[in-house]
Amino acid sequence: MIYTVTANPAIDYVVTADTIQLGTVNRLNSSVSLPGGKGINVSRILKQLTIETTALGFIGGYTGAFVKSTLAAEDLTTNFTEISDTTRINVKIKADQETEINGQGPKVTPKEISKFEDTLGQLKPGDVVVMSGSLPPSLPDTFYKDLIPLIREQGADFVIDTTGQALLDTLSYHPLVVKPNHHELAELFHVQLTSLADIAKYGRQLLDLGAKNVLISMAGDGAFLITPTKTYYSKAPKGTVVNSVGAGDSMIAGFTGIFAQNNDPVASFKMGLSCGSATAFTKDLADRSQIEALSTQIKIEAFQ
Ligand SMILES: Nc1ncnc2c1ncn2[C@@H]1O[C@H](COP(=O)(O)OP(=O)(O)O)[C@@H](O)[C@H]1O
Ligand SMILES: O=P(O)(O)OC[C@H]1O[C@](O)(COP(=O)(O)O)[C@@H](O)[C@@H]1O
Repeated sequence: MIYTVTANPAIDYVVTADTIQLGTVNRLNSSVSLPGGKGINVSRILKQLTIETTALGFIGGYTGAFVKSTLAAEDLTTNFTEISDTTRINVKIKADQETEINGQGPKVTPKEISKFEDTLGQLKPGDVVVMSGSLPPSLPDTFYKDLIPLIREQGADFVIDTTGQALLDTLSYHPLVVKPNHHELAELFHVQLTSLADIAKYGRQLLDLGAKNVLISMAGDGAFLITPTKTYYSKAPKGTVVNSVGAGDSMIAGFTGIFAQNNDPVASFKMGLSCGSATAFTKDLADRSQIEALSTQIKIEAFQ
């Protein structure tokens, strides 16, 4: 079973407009509300791949009720911890440029945190816990890191998708995979990355610091997979980008889902790329047929 932890779920309110001008009234061409938050996105893609998953996290209020009922309609298994405050709304504007306005998130009380920790008591050896996305302001910065001993005690593995020091702090616990994009990688090491060779070199440092596998995504410019024995590169499939929200989460879902089944990092990378790009080329997250249609385009090469 792959459990996802979304500490800060959201409604993703995706709107399109020809142009957006600050300081004036803007009229939209379209709008849609989607269940959002990084772990939830991972679970939704796993469901498309018919890989068993349960979404965990904190949920509350009328927005939380929307997220829960939308996921239930997709037949997605959830075991959220109910909170008394209200789940956030994130606004994703698709105009001449893509702009995101993400809420801070609700207050989570110590009692709600301990109820959530109880939901992790059901883990079994071989399970994987994917922890991703921002933390609501009332949770400590170490929230994800503090869950790792609990996960490990039960023989389960973990994947973490976060950035900066919070990511570095978890590497010595050996996450199954980490996936910074190339901008996040540059920020982690306070460097400018100007060539593919540089990106691969700094990506490998995450492996040296403890990650079992490293993905470095570069949106339309392809991605790296770095394993203990080899570095691989693939171009991104070609297509028209419609809404790239959730592309990174889709990549993590594809990689983790296949890796949990067969431990094959290259097959997992291929699925990760197919899921990421299929999501970038569609309004919501991709469905299974869109993912399968892209997989024939992907050519993975050994890098140097
Ligand atoms: N413009 C794009 N064209 C093709 N694939 C894309 C595009 N943007 C994202 N993807 C796919 O989604 C994956 C993750 O996207 P990326 O933007 O790098 O992640 P994040 O959202 O975490 O920053 C990429 O490796 C790629 O497979
Ligand atoms: O595009 P990505 O990185 O895969 O993540 C998209 C998801 O992350 C969010 O932008 C939330 O991100 P944060 O938790 O970091 O605020 C959601 O609104 C969205 O569903």
